[in-house]
Amino acid sequence: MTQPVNVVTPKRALISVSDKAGIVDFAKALHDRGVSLISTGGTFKLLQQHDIPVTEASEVTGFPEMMDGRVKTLHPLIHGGILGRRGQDESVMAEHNIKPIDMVVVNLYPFAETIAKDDCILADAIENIDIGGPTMVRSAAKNHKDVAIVVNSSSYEEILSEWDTNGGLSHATRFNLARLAFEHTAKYDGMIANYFGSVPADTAPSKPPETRSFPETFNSQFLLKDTMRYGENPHQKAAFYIESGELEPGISTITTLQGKALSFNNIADTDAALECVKSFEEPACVIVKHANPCGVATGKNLTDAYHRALSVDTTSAFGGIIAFNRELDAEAAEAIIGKQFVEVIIAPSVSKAAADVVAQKPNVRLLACGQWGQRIPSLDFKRVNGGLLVQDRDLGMVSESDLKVVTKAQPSPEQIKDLMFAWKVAKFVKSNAIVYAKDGLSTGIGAGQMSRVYSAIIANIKAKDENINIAGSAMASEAFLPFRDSLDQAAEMGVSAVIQPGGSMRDEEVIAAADEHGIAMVFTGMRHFRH
Ligand SMILES: NC(=O)c1ncn([C@@H]2O[C@H](COP(=O)(O)O)[C@@H](O)[C@H]2O)c1NC=O
Repeated sequence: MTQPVNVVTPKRALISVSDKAGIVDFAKALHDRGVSLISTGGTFKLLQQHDIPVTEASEVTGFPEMMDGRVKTLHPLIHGGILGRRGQDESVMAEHNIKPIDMVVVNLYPFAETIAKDDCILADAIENIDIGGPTMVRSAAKNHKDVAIVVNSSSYEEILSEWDTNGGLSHATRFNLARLAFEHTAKYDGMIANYFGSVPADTAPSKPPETRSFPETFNSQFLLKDTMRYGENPHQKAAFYIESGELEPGISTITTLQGKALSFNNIADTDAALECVKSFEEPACVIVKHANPCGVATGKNLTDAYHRALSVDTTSAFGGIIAFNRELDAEAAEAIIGKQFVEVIIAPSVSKAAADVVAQKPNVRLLACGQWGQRIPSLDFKRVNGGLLVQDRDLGMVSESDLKVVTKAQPSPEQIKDLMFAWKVAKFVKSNAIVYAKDGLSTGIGAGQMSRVYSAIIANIKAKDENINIAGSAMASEAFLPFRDSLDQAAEMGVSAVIQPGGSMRDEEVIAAADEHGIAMVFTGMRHFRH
């Protein structure tokens, strides 16, 4: 085993933390390892209460903490101790009686939590901008050659374990801690900049900002999850980054249980399949190819849902991505493995027996993402050349009570069910989207055409090619029908009910066409373009 290089054994540590979870045990562990401790007001008191020997920062600096904590550690006797270059600055340190500090344990004022409160006034936001903390974090991270910086309580255990193995912390560990520290301050400053860039300049300090807009500059942090062999095409390099903070179970939370590494396109397609399957309460299966669902079904159980989803487009399902909204069981796994070539299978969880079945095909990527609950609102990004489009994630969904019947024919309860199913699928089909559905099954999908009528024509062709009788199906159009042509196409296939947002200049003409064909049509008032 190779010995770690440049091990530093800290002798003097400064501890100043807002989030005090785990700090007493960590400080005690440092003390037990011979480290003398310095600390600021609240942290100092807590350590003293637990009989841990500690010196207050004000005793080191000769200045009291002042201005309600705005100035505590901003002093050369602190920063000189952190930043002094060992082997170079000793004489100047001795001249000014600066003693080295070789470990800094700091976490910052809770700015994010503060501004997340609806009633947060500007003055509170401002007081929660930590100044001394990030300054120490940056000083220590800059001098990681000789100083260890700890910004996260989740590092405490690992640090102590390495200390006990190596007698201190290696250069590699200090470097990684410094990286974490710079990421931490970058995220922190990004949040502050976003906040200042999003509140009106004339906000009274004693009031919550009246409005919050998109910030003047957009700062966001994403963490590297994986690198891929290539991007959308083999000549493009690619990596997968995930948001920092709380993540909704989905593509960003996957655990790979088996199979080849995920490609760029696998990740995009798996996300599309998973987000679609999340729309259903009943056992459901979504099969995706090239970011579009090619078969969607609910069923008595996952096996039934899978067989039904596959039945509507066996051709496109070849090499597809299959997503479920329940724990994958052995029966469903068996049904897939014996039946088709599949790239990815994903479910909230996978039973041991199902994993054993999929193991027969070691190349199949088997993923579990965790059980989702409430959708978490977040932002959606789209890169354009030289820019970034930012919008709210499309979490809009209509319920039956939102539907407005606009035709003479009224939809039956069964038709309403079919309409709602078709609408849920259409939301995840690239625009222009036309979806036919009956009895919890997508009976025809036309995706991504430049004119809506062609999506309808393609849905018809697909259904015919698969010998599916569309008669009695519902049809969804994710955006309004601009002309009667798509409706006429649907009528030709025997569609009996239509769901669409409404709002076209020619709504009257389209409604008249529906009445002519005896079709029941409902408006949702909500559109789901997906580009
Ligand atoms: N002003 C300073 O010199 C200063 N030095 C450290 N802090 C912060 O004070 C907090 C800890 O305070 P206390 O130990 O009093 O609970 C930490 O989040 C630390 O980042 C400071 N506070 C804010 O800027």
